[in-house]
Amino acid sequence: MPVNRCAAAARQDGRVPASPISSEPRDRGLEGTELPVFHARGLSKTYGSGAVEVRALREVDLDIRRGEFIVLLGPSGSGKSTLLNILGGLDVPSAGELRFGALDLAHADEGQLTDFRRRHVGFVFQFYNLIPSLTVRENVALVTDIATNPMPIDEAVDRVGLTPRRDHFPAQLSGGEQQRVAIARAIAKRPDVLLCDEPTGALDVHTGKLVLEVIGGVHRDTGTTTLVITHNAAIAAMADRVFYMGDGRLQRVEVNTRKTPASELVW
Ligand SMILES: Nc1ncnc2c1ncn2[C@@H]1O[C@H](COP(=O)(O)OP(=O)(O)OP(=O)(O)O)[C@@H](O)[C@H]1O
Repeated sequence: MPVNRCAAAARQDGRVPASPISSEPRDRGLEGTELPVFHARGLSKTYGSGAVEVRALREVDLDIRRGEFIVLLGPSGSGKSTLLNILGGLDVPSAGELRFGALDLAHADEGQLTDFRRRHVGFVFQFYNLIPSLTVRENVALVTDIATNPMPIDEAVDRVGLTPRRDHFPAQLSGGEQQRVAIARAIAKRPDVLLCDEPTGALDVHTGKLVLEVIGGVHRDTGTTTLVITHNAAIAAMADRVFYMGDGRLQRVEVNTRKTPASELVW
């Protein structure tokens, strides 16, 4: 279940205390580095305490390189959304190291996390979170208005194949089209990473495939580092690497020697 758990709420969960990093420049990120996009060691997240303690992530180690397409698979409750939310700066770990390029995300304060999300991360969730009273273009403009180096709105809308529908309202669009608007909105700020939490979860097979084709096409054309959570193991064939989560752990990583385009996936 994709849930936007905000950093403020996470503060109650015994997170790593603030460090001197907060006095460093606000955004060191990836610029001028060959560092992995994400580097995590011993990444752990515990919700609650005592009898209601839930260990959602247990000592996850990972490195994700620039331009990779990663699919995250695992049973319900295995920690996929928790991991994605922490990588995206929506939540903070309770323990362990996490860096985005040179930026220490495990010790970032709320201002740094907001800045990180705004500059570097595009999110796509199962439910599209569009503003019903705004058109397709206007929904995308919400992001481009505050981004530092956005794509032209019409380019973002075109990349998801919605140019003919750009002046329509969400209620005039199908679920798949609304998800494509959400993708346009996520990529319009030219994020370094695109994080997708069950982007096809609310869609039928045919529509879900079209949405995956859009995500795969954006990845191919822009090289944006992309992580996709799914319950559909068939989607794993699209990935460079597949992360298998279980019981809060990253249990297995598989490398695909040959990637299958979304249009050729067999569901
Ligand atoms: N805010 C929270 N407070 C307490 N427990 C939480 C919270 N968020 C997640 N959890 C718990 O952490 C564990 C991992 O949840 P998470 O949502 O990351 O799993 P998931 O693999 O994404 O599951 P799904 O596939 O069902 O979305 C679960 O046991 C869940 O109940």
